[in-house]
Amino acid sequence: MNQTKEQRILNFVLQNAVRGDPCSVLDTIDKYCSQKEWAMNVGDEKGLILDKTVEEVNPSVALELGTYCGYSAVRIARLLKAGAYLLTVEFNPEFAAIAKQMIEFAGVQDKVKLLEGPSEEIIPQLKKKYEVDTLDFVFLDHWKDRYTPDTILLQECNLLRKGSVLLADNIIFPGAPEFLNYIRNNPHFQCTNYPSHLEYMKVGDAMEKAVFLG
Ligand SMILES: O=C(NCCO)c1cc(-c2ccc(F)cc2)cc(O)c1O
Ligand SMILES: [Mg+2]
Repeated sequence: MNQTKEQRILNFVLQNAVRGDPCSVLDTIDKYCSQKEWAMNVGDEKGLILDKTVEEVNPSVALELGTYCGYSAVRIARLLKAGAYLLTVEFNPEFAAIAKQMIEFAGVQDKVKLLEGPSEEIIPQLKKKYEVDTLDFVFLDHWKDRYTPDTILLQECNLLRKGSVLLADNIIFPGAPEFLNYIRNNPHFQCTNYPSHLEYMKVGDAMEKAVFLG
């Protein structure tokens, strides 16, 4: 049976990265996806913006929407303090299966809970089923037309508190114009734009940070 691109990425990591070393996993994915097959990981350039934001927020509870192969889950989890954890949501079961193995190989499995299913179903379960009070940090990197409805849902479910930080990928490419309009015109959010490039390409992209003001 032919392998998928995501299986090829995982195999390259299993054969070339250092087990238990998150940085080596990230570097190995970036090497494969820049030299062999492009893939929609946040990547090394936008990854630095993600790193700086996570370090600034230093979240106890973080949520990621859109796990894909687990690159940004590993990227975020490696920076979390003792006792802090990341919940990451993936709709596609094949991607979730790859990400689970990637997260375990990187050795961050104790800090990451991978939730498989649609974000609109999982978000309303976070408080009761997953014992979340509020979220300190949310990374939006899933279907771009879900950024706005899921941001509204997070507010409706009282999952944001004064100072909660959202960081959204792909503001320019593929783009999330409706989200940008929603969040920048919403008085409950303070927004900052971070120009960058699409992962592994010279194409322009950007990330948008939005701090919830309560
Ligand atoms: O759809 C995306 N993510 C959700 C997946 O469940 C996504 C897509 C792209 C991309 C695709 C096709 C292209 F030509 C250029 C970019 C990039 C990204 O960073 C992304 O996060
Ligand atoms: Mg993305």
